Amino acid sequence: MLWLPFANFGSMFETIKEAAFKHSIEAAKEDHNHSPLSIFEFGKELLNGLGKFISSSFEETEKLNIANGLREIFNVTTTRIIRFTTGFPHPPTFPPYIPEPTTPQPQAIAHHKTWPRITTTPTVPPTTTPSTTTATEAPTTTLPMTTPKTSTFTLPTPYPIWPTTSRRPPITWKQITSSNITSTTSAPEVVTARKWIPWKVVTPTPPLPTTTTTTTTTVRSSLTSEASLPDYFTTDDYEMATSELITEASTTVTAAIPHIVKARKYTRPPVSDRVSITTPATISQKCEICKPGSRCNVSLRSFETSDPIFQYCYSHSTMIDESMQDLLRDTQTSSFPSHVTWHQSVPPEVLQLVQTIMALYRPSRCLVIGVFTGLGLLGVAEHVDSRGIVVALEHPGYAVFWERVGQKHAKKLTTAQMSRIQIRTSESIEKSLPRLAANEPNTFDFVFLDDFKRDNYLDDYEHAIRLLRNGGLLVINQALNGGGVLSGVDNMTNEDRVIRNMNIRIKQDARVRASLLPYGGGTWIISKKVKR
Ligand SMILES: C[S@@+](CC[C@H](N)C(=O)[O-])C[C@H]1O[C@@H](n2cnc3c(N)ncnc32)[C@H](O)[C@@H]1O
Repeated sequence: MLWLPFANFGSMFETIKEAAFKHSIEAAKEDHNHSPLSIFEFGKELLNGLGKFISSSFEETEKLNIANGLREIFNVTTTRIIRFTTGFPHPPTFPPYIPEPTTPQPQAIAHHKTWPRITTTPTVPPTTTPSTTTATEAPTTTLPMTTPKTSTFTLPTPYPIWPTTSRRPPITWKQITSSNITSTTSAPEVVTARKWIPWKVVTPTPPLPTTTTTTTTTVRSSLTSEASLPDYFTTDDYEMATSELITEASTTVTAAIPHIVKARKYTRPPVSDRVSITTPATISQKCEICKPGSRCNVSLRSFETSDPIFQYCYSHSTMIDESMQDLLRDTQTSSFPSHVTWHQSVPPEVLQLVQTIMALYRPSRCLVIGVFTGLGLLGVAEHVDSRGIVVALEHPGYAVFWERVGQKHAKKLTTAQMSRIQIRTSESIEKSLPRLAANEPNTFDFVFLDDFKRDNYLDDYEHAIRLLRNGGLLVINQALNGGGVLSGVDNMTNEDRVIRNMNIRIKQDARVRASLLPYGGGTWIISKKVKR
């Protein structure tokens, strides 16, 4: 028997060889008259020769390239290590999010009046035994990130994801920004840099007189000019139109109807009133949560709200499944560079909403814009149709969070689910998104827009709409930007401004039906109209 050096091509060759020659060897043993140059011998020589040739003709690097090529063909998920040229200047000091011990789960209450025979025993709340977890630094051989050596902290079991506290969880703002914080070896002390403003009950004020002024007419005419802009226009065009609209509308404060006090027959308010209500100038005077002259700042997401209505709604919604909870926990307890926080992750209630919607119509072709540690991506991949795909776009410099945190959770998906994911991280979203929109318009059933809110976020919206097929669905996360979009123009951050402009654009966009839900950080549910 002739064994030539196939070993460097792994057990695959061995298996093929064995399968191919077993029969011939057995046959040759039995038949002594069998010619040594039988068809089996010939095949054996041929394959051995081929193996020898491959072994000797390729350099190690070429073999690696072939292996990489094969991996690309069979599994497009990138495993490329991103090397930072500058590195992150500060050691990540962000401590893990440690929610307070869980409050009892909602309990069913017996309905004695209507059904006297049914008695329900209240559910015993699960006991929470604190367990100690040790988070050790992830391997950082290829990254110049410095991470805390080892931090030990206590996680309640089960670890609560939904809000279970009556006050805001410890968000240690000072620790994020301060450069002299060193890593902790015990449960981090809560440093409250900002005074927590409790949620205020907004008492509706009586409606202001609805006088139609000359200025109102001006607003309407500026709106008409905005609406007559071409179907797709640049951010600059839109910003110009919007700023014109704001300047003019801000003078119509007295013409607004700020609140509807009593329920009455719904009639759509005239355009001028609707514009007045949404202008920052009006809202900054009416907002009762924010201090005049400062940026509006409200926290609605499950892990930060103290509002009982929001807590009630979130805690009565279906929880994301165990594997998604694991990934969220991992994200919360991972070390990030100082300019990144786990709060960038999609909140669980929004992911849960996305999954509920996806379960209704099983989209086939999905697009996730902005990956971070991959919570949204893997949540979508779990619910995409069995014949579908999920394309995900991420900036190359930020792919590291997926590689370090998300990728190991992706292994919990089935092979079929994994094979549906295509992550594109070779270029920035500013480049990859327009390219995709130009190449594959009207082809996606579902788009989840959740990337960094840059100056050109309005463009991202336009590209997302272009990519959607008629009747497709777009979900946009964090559309209130922590309440910033309600601030007066002077107190807005750049991010507030771009998101507010996008919100106005969506409201005016005749191609879509859209609902902005005060859920999570503000969630747009947008359906692209079917052309008739
Ligand atoms: C809100 S996070 C995305 C969260 C993600 N969808 C999830 O499911 O957890 C925003 C994303 O925008 C990405 N991003 C893209 N371009 C960026 C840029 N120029 N600066 C910062 N972040 C950027 C970040 O990497 C981050 O993943």
